[in-house]
Amino acid sequence: MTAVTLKNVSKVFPGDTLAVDSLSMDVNHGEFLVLLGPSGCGKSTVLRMVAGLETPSDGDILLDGQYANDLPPRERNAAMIFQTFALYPHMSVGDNIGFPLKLGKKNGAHSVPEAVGDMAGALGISDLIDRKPNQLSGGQQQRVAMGRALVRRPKLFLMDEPLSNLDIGLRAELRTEISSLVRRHDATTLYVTHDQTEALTMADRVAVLRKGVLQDVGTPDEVYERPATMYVAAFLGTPRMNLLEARVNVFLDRYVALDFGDQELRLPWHDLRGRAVARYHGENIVVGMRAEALAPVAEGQPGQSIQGRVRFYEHHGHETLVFLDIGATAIIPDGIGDKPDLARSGSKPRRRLTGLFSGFGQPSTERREVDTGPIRKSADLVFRLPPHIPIATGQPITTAVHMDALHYFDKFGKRIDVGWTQRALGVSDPASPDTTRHPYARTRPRGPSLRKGPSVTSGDLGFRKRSR
Ligand SMILES: Nc1ncnc2c1ncn2[C@@H]1O[C@H](COP(=O)(O)OP(=O)(O)OP(=O)(O)O)[C@@H](O)[C@H]1O
Repeated sequence: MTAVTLKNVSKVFPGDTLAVDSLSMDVNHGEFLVLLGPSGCGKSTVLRMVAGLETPSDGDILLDGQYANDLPPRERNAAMIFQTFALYPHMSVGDNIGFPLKLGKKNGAHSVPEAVGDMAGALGISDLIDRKPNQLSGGQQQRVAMGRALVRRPKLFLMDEPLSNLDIGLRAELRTEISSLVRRHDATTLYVTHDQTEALTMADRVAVLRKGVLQDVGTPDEVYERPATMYVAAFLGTPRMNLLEARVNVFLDRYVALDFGDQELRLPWHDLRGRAVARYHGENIVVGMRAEALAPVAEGQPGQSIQGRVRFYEHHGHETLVFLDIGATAIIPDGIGDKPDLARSGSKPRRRLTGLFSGFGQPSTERREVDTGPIRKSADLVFRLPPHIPIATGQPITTAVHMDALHYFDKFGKRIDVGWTQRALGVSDPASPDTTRHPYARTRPRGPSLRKGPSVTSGDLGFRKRSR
C-alpha cells in the first residue's frame, strides 16, 4: 500500500492551459479515493502526474512520504487501468493476465499459471482463459484488464474511468467487483470518474474537482450531506438539489426569515442554524433543498411548508418527479449543466450573474476557462411522489419542508455552517443550545437595521404568504 500526497500541485499545459490548480490532498494507505468531476476538470491530469506520465509544473508529489516528482513510472509500483481496455489482441486471456509477471519475472511464491488461474477465478472468467480479446464482451475485456493490473500485486492502483465504456448493468456489477477486489489486495486506489454513482458507491473518500480546483473532499456521506460548496451540492445527487435564492431577514429574538419572493420559511431564533444565517441579514443567500427534504402535505398543516403549482412532472417507474412553480428564483452554479427540462418548463429568460456568486478559489495568472457565474432562473422546485399518484399540470400542491435538511450557501457559493458555533459553545445538539452564551445573543447581525416581528411560537411556524 502506498500513501500518496499532493502538495500545491499545479499543471500548466503548453498554451497556458491551467489543468490543475494548486491541488493539495492525501490518499491514505489502503484507501479508495475517487476523484470526481466533469469532463475537462483535470482528473486525468492528476492521475497521470501520480503515475509519472506527466510532470507537475509546480508543487510536490510524495509517495510514502518520499519526493516523487522525478521518479520514473516503472519505479512507482503503480498499475494503471484506463477506459480503453488495451489488451494484446493476439494473446489469449490467460497470456494477457500473465504478461506483467513474465515481463517483470516477478511472481513471489506463485508460478505464472497458478497466479493467472487464481486471478481468473477471482474475476469469474476462468472459462474464458483460452479466448482472444475479440471473442469477449466489453465487461469481460475489462475484467481481463483488471486481472492484468492486479496480478502483479501493485501497491497503488490508478484507474481512469475504467467503466465508462460499459453498459449500465455491467457498470453496476463491476463497481462492486472492483472495489472488493482492490480492497482484498490491500492496495491504495486513486479512481477517476465523472459518474457520481460510482463515486458515492465505491469510495472511502470522494474528492470533487472543478476547473482544476479542489472543491471538497470527504466520505460519500460527508460530501453529500454537508457539501462544502454550492457546486458540490448541485453536482451530487439525483434529482439535482433545489438551490433557491433567498433574502435573509432577522426578527431579533424571534426568528430568521428566508424570503423566496412570494413566500418565506422561518428558522426559529433558538436554532443555531438560524443564528448562523442571521449574519447575512439583508443579503441574498442560496438555500439548498434536496427532494428528500420535501414531502407533500395537506394545506394548513402546522410546520414549515412551501406552496406552488405543478409546472410539469416526470414518471420514472419507481417514482414521479414533480416540478413546482413556487415564484422563487433558482441558482444554477457555473459548470453545472442547465436542466434539460428547462425548455418545457416555461421559465423566464435567464441571465448570468457577474461578480456575485461567481468563482471559487484564487484568481490565477494562467489561462483557464472563464467563470461566467451562475445562472438565475425561475425555480422549478423538484420533489418526489410515489408512482401512480394522480397528478396534473397546474395543480396546487403544498410541500412540507424538513428544515433540518436545508443547506445554506453564501454569495461566493461557500457553505454557511454552524460547526464553529457548535464547537465554540460546546453544544452537540443544535436544537437545544444555550443561546444566552451565544455571541449573536449580544451582537447585532450586520446589514440593514433589524425589524421586530410578531412573536411566534414553534406551533405557528407554518407557511404563510408574505403580507405586502
Ligand atoms: N497534453 C495536453 N496538452 C494541452 N492541454 C491538455 C493536455 N491534456 C489535457 N489538457 C487540457 O487540460 C484540461 C484537463 O484535462 P483532463 O484530461 O485532465 O480532464 P479530465 O477531467 O480528465 O476530462 P475527461 O473526463 O474528459 O477525461 C483540459 O482543458 C484539457 O483540454
